[in-house]
Amino acid sequence: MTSLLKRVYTAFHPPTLPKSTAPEPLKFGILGAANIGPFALILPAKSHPEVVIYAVAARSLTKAQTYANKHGIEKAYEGYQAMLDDPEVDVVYNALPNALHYEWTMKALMAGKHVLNEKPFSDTAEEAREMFELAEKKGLVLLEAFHYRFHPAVKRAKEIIKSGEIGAVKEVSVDMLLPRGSFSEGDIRYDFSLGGGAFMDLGTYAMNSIRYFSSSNPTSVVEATYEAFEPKSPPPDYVKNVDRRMEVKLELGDITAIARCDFALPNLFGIIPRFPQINLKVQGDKGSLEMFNFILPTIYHSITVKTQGGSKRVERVYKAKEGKGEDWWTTWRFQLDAMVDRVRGREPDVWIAKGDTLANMEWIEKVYEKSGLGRRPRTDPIVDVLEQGK
Ligand SMILES: NC(=O)C1=CN([C@@H]2O[C@H](COP(=O)(O)OP(=O)(O)OC[C@H]3O[C@@H](n4cnc5c(N)ncnc54)[C@H](OP(=O)(O)O)[C@@H]3O)[C@@H](O)[C@H]2O)C=CC1
Ligand SMILES: O=C1OC[C@@H](O)[C@H](O)[C@H]1O
Repeated sequence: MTSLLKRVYTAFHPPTLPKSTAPEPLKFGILGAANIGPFALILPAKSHPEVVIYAVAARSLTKAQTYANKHGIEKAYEGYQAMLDDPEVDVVYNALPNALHYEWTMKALMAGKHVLNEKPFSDTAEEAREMFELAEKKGLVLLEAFHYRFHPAVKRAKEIIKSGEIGAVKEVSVDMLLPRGSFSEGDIRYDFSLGGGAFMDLGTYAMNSIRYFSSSNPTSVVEATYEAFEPKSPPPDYVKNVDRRMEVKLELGDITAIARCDFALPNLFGIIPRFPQINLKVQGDKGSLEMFNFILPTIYHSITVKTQGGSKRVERVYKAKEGKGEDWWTTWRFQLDAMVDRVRGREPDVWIAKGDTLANMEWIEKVYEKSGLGRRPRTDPIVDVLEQGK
């Protein structure tokens, strides 16, 4: 219990390490005074000697300035392009709503910045491909912020599966269920024009983890059923095109996968609030592996391995036996380490490759098609940007 408290406390109050002088730290700029910024980048940067959070841009200067003051950020910009025009910024963290990932990552790459781009990578697979094409042309690093993949516990779970201990993978199921009240009606996640939807937001993890732990890509979407989000007092012209809940059945060759995503689990018996349920189960022909809380394992997690013979063991991995990291490093801290290594030309231990991101977006699109909600609309190609990038 004491180690848990200490780990969680330090994760969210990390030590501030002195910054390196040679090489000079990389200067990061954040697009959007985003809620996720402190967790995904600002706190992790404190303990990274090679990172300074130098700038933030928001639609309003007051908002950018308030955020900058609160987090000790040197520069605050009004408008996103203004920050991209600052030659001091080396790396951009795109923490804008999903539908703005394409436009602003393209513009950041055009400005010569490396980009850490939030998940889901874009609204469509086509946009994702264009983003990587531009990054490659420009020789810049582009990473989808699938932070959970960088944690040693997730790596360990995959290692157990790959060792053959539970046999050949037959079934994978993922629950990404959040209690009612997790998000307000005005949240970006409920806004179609901003790329909202449970499968866009939570489903992106479900799709990624199913593909990762099964080491396979889907071959078909068998079922995709959803419940639409509806505001309490919808305007007369309200279109129900955002999924509040989505349940999906996939085939990955002879593997079956189920993904359940919900932004607002109803109270039990109408009165008892629910806990978040973030679980993964992999069933093999010789046993099973269950991972509780694979998304934020630093706080607490468990990997339960059961074999046909009746044996059962539980593993918890907060720190890798080899490699970098402390038990209090969050998934985002590990991710930041990999991003910096890549920008510096060092080979990170874990990386989310272009093909991984593209396959994820392709299958998210197919899920939406199957559900009847249809593919999410893409942003018009940024033709000027593409032409200049050639
Ligand atoms: N990796 C992770 O663990 C997590 C990732 N995410 C991802 O990060 C991204 C941001 O999520 P989150 O921080 O929760 O989002 P926020 O609700 O904080 O929104 C992010 C920013 O979007 C900007 N924005 C631009 N246009 C609009 C608009 N029309 N309406 C509303 N906001 C707008 C706002 O910028 P401005 O400051 O300019 O007003 C705001 O600061 C999403 O892609 C999400 O999926 C979210 C949570 C966890
Ligand atoms: O980690 C997360 O958990 C909650 C989600 O809504 C968020 O966008 C996601 O990244």
